Amino acid sequence: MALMAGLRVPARALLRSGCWLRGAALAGAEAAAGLGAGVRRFGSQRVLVEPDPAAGVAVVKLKSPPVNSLSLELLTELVISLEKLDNDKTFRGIVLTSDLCGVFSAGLDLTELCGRSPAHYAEYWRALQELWLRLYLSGLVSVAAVNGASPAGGCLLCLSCDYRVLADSPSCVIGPNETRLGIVAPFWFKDCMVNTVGHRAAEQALQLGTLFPPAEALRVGLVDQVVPEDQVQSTALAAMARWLAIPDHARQLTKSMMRKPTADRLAKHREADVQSFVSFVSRDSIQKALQTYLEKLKQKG
Ligand SMILES: CCCCC/C=C/CCC/C=C/CC(=O)SCCNC(=O)CCNC(=O)[C@H](O)C(C)(C)COP(=O)(O)OP(=O)(O)OC[C@H]1O[C@@H](n2cnc3c(N)ncnc32)[C@H](O)[C@@H]1OP(=O)(O)O
Repeated sequence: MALMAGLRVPARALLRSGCWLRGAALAGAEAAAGLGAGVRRFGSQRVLVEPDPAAGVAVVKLKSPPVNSLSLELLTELVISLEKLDNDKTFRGIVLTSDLCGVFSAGLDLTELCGRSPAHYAEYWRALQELWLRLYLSGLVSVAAVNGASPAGGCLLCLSCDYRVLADSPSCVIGPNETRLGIVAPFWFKDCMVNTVGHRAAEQALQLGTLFPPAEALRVGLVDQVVPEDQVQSTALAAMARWLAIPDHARQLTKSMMRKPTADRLAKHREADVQSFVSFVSRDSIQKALQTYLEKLKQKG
């Protein structure tokens, strides 16, 4: 750990901030990359939005160190950014990626699931449902540029997009590892897995809590392309161009036809799903399992 201005800052987070410095250096090259003069980045503390109005595309970057775990704040900020982009006719597509080195998203923020009140668990779960429904059903083309590890809830974020490009690095594992923590993925995560990789592969991955390395993720169909780390974003943008070549109305109606039945299963039973989560996560055995897992993670660091 390093001490900075009285704050305990993990050394790994400082290392990762090297990415932000590189990002700042790259800012000067934004014009060359398509961000022309007068085009402003926007977003919030944890979600950076880099718009390219000429292309109709915005790159949405998660930047909640150390690991982009889905805290209530990050969920809320992401929903707000997506809502804004969905309602702005300038944009037809988003690329979802991470501003951190080596991690796309560590999934649900486990500190939100441990030692909190039932009211907090309920608020948290509603925010997660909201994000999933918004991203899964968005009229925008969504491409995930997965430039780091993406377990559990991180994998769910990727599966909610239309297309996934994964970095070819051993640390870039992706998959539903919930059972390894002693917890259970919600049915809508299961449905997303089934819709993407088929029933048999989803059943195995969900029961075994498999984290797939890139080549395996590609083989099973969890991601659509695996490319060298430094080509993830450019490949995502090239894929985006192919998707944007299709007229929006036809693509959107088709997307809705494919996805609405899955989304409706949750939309029609949201409150029951919240109560099911609250009672599950409040169990002593689940609290103990989550605490133990979190402690192991911290010791590893
Ligand atoms: C029957 C009814 C069912 C009803 C529904 C019930 C459902 C229950 C909920 C089910 C859904 C769960 C979905 C989830 O997403 S659970 C979360 C799963 N995530 C993980 O297992 C990832 C854990 N993290 C890692 O594997 C690694 O951190 C990493 C992402 C690969 C990055 O590795 P590295 O770069 O080496 O970083 P560190 O491991 O050293 O971590 C740095 C720092 O961050 C803390 N941390 C990591 N992950 C999380 C997290 N998910 N939440 C909170 N905090 C996290 C870690 O503890 C370190 O902290 P310190 O710096 O303080 O040591």
